[in-house]
Amino acid sequence: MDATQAASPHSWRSLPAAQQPVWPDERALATVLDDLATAPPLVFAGECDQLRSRLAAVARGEAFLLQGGDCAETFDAVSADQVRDKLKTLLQMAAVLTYATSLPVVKVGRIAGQYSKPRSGSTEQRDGVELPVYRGDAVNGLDFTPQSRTPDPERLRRMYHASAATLNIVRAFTTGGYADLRQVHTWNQDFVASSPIGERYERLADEIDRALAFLRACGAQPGEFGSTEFYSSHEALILDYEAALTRRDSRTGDWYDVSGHMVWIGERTRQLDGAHVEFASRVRNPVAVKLGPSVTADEALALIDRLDPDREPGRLSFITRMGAGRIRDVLPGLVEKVTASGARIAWICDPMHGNTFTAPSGHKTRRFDDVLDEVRGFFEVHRELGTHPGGLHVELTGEDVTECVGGGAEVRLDDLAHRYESACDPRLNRYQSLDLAFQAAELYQERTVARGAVRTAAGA
Ligand SMILES: O=C[C@H](O)[C@H](O)COP(=O)(O)O
Ligand SMILES: C=C(OP(=O)(O)O)C(=O)O
Repeated sequence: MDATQAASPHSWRSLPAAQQPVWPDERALATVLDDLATAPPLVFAGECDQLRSRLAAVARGEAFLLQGGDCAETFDAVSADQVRDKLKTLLQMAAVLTYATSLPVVKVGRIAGQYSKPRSGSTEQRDGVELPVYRGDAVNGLDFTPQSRTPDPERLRRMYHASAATLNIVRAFTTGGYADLRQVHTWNQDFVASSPIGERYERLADEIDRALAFLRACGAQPGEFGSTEFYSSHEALILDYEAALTRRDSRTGDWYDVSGHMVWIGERTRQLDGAHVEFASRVRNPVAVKLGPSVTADEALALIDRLDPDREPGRLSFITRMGAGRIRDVLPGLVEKVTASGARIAWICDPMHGNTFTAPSGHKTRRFDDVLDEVRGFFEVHRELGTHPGGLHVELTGEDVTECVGGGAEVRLDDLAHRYESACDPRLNRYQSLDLAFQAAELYQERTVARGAVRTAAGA
């Protein structure tokens, strides 16, 4: 590695990079990457800084993160309706969480870039035929044919354009009036409205309306509720793409990955001596690392040294995805040691990825009860340790899909085939997402009551 490369976002190139596609045509790849390297940024460095400061509030216990969206975005699904429905779900969940926690909720989508997937195996077999596994629309197609499954670098160009179009829609919705808190009822005007969870939401929206009327009567300006901050995030998996979209900030000379506001490193690519950690260490975006049940406290501390050497709150978040059965065993030691080290990390719970199983019908699914139990375990651990349960990271959609079982409007194992549309892992549907938000809000309130009780006892 020469000196220029070492100081640049290309230093990862000399290290082993897990989960990278095998592109059949290197020259075609180089042409696409050259084009992307001169393409306009999708997000701006200043926006990434703003998100870092919001996440610093999460790390300090002064805000809550809600991060959610598809497991795998697809090019065909880029439409205003589909983006609006996902946003609507996140806005409703955020309203529930804000009202219950009395904390600002930082809203981050798994959106506008979540087009690549790490996989357990590199091939898939069907009826004796073996083909490369689907790695997300950024790499190959879902159809089980040799042509579709062959990695095609032109897809990286499509990823960039699909991300740009999605961000454009997101920006229009979040600043153009749709995310105005006074629309809190409008977000509920569709299939969820008549469900028990929709009715529960409606009652909360009435309370929010009354609170807003009160604030207006006190002189608050309507404009203060008119738009919302919303940020994009995705797994920084395909490093050729991420590096091509990395730019030096003219203000500071620092490197930013301008493909999304926040990027994360997955459970399968977080090797300390690997390319993904090296890449993330070179960019100034807020970054996160997924931590599964096999992680050790020493690994977590080493990740902090690599990715947050200055111990800057908001720079690094840990997204734990332990599984409902493991979280109460694994998380306490991790949080204790990290806290004792003095690092201010935002702790986020991903209750999806540790709770996947295959249904008799062959569908990958998750039980809502397991998802909820992992969230409950997350809150319990943080309550016992006196640390802040910083937020939730959820795979969800605004559609009425049947991919996870249980929750809000009961989906049974037999129902999975009705509307199973995920290109990869199962997502919570709208009812299940809202149900989760209400239950997480209750868990947060229990924690606040418990802390209040401790304070009262101490003061007595
Ligand atoms: O979304 C996450 C991963 O890509 C996924 O869980 C891996 O799934 P696989 O085990 O089907 O490859
Ligand atoms: C693959 C993912 O998660 P993990 O790395 O935790 O398995 C994901 O969030 O899409």
